[in-house]
Amino acid sequence: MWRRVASLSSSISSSFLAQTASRLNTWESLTTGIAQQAKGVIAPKEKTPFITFVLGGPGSGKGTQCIKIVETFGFAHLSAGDLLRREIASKSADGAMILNTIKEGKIVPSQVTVKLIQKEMELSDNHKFLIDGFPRTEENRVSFEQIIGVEPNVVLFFDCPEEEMVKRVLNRNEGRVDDNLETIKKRLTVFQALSLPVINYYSEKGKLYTIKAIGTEDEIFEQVRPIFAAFEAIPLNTRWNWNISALVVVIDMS
Ligand SMILES: Nc1ncnc2c1ncn2[C@@H]1O[C@H](COP(=O)(O)OP(=O)(O)O)[C@@H](O)[C@H]1O
Ligand SMILES: O=c1ccn([C@@H]2O[C@H](COP(=O)(O)OP(=O)(O)O)[C@@H](O)[C@H]2O)c(=O)[nH]1
Ligand SMILES: [Mg+2]
Repeated sequence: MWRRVASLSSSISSSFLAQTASRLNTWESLTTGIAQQAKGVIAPKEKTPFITFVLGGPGSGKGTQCIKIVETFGFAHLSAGDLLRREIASKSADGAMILNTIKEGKIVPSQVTVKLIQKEMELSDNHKFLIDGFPRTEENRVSFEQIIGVEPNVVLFFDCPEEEMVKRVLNRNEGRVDDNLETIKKRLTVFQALSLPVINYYSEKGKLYTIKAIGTEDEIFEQVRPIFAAFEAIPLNTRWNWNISALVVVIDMS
């Protein structure tokens, strides 16, 4: 039997764009990443993950804008709704429960959604993730932080009037079980009650970027583009400058 204990203390110094640096939240995810790798929880990845949560009401244009962000900035797109619909289609053990929850416009238990997101993140070669339509509740948010062990670097909020969201959802034409007036009304109530607190939380943390989600798709993307362009503009080798001042690894073979 063997046991491995790792402890480290590190110092970090950032000399670049102070405001952007604070949003990067690199140290938090870096230290958590190292701790998790030491525990053997996740396979070592070469780069620190860069996580963007994409939030907004149903029909606010999250998925549409994610496609453009992927094309322009090379993120991996993880739509929580698509992952859940994939579970339904695969007739997995949770499929029936997920289908009922979606029909009712309610929120699937956090554990289920976070596990699906985690699996996709681990399978991906990318380190830049767009997590679309999640977290939808404070419980979702806390569960992600606990299970994945990182916080988002950026949170986008597509702010759209309800009338416009209803119009878009009813015209979406993707054969979704929740694209009907009855479910959309429930979804809007859930959004107000459970999702807005998450948006407010990230606003208070200074991580929220609010996009006015009215106009053409291209006009809206012109509000999104500068947010990511600012991060891309920071050369990789000056994004952070850290050194490990102490690293102790004890291997006990007893
Ligand atoms: N700026 C826009 N103006 C009009 N319709 C839009 C716009 N952006 C997206 N749509 C349409 O609205 C519907 C909902 O968009 P979607 O990206 O699926 O939103 P969400 O993922 O937030 O529910 C889709 O049919 C999409 O084509
Ligand atoms: O983290 C999530 C994401 C989605 N959903 C469920 O899946 C539905 C559809 O989500 P999606 O993001 O696909 O909808 P959109 O906002 O894009 O219309 C939601 O109403 C919820 O019932 C959920 O429970 N948890
Ligand atoms: Mg969507």
